[in-house]
Amino acid sequence: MKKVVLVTGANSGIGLALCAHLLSQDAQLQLCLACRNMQRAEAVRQALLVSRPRAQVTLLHLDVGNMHSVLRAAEEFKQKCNRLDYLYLSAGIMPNPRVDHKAFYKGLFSINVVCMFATGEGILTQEDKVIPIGLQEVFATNLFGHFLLVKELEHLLCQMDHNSLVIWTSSSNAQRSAFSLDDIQHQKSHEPYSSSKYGSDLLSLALNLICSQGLYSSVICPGLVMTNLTYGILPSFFWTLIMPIMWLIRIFTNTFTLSPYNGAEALFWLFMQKPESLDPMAKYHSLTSGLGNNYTQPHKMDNDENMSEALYVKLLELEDTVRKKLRDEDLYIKTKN
Ligand SMILES: NC(=O)C1=CN([C@@H]2O[C@H](COP(=O)(O)OP(=O)(O)OC[C@H]3O[C@@H](n4cnc5c(N)ncnc54)[C@H](OP(=O)(O)O)[C@@H]3O)[C@@H](O)[C@H]2O)C=CC1
Ligand SMILES: CC(C)CCC[C@@H](C)[C@H]1CC[C@H]2C3=C(CC[C@]12C)[C@@]1(C)CCC(=O)[C@@H](C)[C@@H]1CC3
Repeated sequence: MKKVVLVTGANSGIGLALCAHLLSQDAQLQLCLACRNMQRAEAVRQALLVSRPRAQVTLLHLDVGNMHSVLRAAEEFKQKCNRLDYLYLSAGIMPNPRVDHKAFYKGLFSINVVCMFATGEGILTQEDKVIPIGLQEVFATNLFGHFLLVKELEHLLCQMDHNSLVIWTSSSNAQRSAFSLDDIQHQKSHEPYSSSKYGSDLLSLALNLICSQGLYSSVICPGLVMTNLTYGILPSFFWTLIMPIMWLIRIFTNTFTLSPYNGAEALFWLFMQKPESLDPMAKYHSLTSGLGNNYTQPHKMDNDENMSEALYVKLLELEDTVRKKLRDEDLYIKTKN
């Protein structure tokens, strides 16, 4: 049976590297690239087909930060495919990132220096905004849109005859201290990225606990990778300039995977595993040794079942509110026409 794989954020960075890797491994694969920019998506599809001309690569228009688009994309996917084996949730944003230079230099001379380079903890903040539906943009894109997509595709994911796996691209920047159940959208502070990624860790655990038979969920961390996301933190020429320093740092922290191919290691590793053999409490890290060898290692996540179930309940409540808003908007448009 051909495996069906859906990848969000497939047109660049880690998502794209994963797609290329998957196709090189399994030519029989049915791969669906879910992207918000169809021109970029088509260019990527053509590029992937150059090395695998007979591969089955389709496109799906999905803006994961727009809930109308999520519902439409899920509907379109269900019409096209009657099976889904792997759902890779790789789309993500970190808008207006700011490096706290004072904290960075302080961290350089502290005993936590390796941890600082591995997680970026305490030195990175972002400026978030509210999108038209009334949600915080980072929360909507990195967490809620994906949650809604999983809910919409639940019937395809929960099948009796085979297991399927949802894979969240989280981060080692996901900190419990940045997340609050009373402020799941992170309206009140300046680490929405960390909060949304911690939320995805919790949600993955909740899916394993709550969802029906056949559906499994896992979380990965790609390490620090040079992509459009990191070029938003510091310009690409600066990263290129300090590349030798980063290769040096890699000797002390194997989390500097640096290339999208290396960063996608854990995503690809999960594709090779049986979903039922995975640990729901583990985050699977892509790691690269000082000599440049890639491997995947599980690390216990800093979360608990009660908190993850509480987040799941809050997300279900928010889902109701959002669906009602979407229906009202549809009704308004219909009556206006
Ligand atoms: N780079 C790193 O060091 C790390 C990255 N990550 C995570 O890895 C994932 C991939 O990021 P990375 O490859 O680094 O960065 P990129 O910016 O290269 O990739 C992000 C992808 O997400 C897509 N995307 C963003 N917003 C939306 C949206 N609203 N709807 C649909 N697609 C969207 C982008 O599409 P478009 O091209 O249209 O913008 C792009 O394809 C993210 O979740 C990120 O948080 C985690 C840890 C470290
Ligand atoms: C000489 C140095 C390499 C200068 C760079 C300092 C910082 C800008 C980086 C040090 C650790 C980095 C890091 C991230 C961003 C850039 C740094 C803070 C992330 C937070 C990027 C996104 C993620 O999801 C994390 C896994 C990264 C962790 C490390």
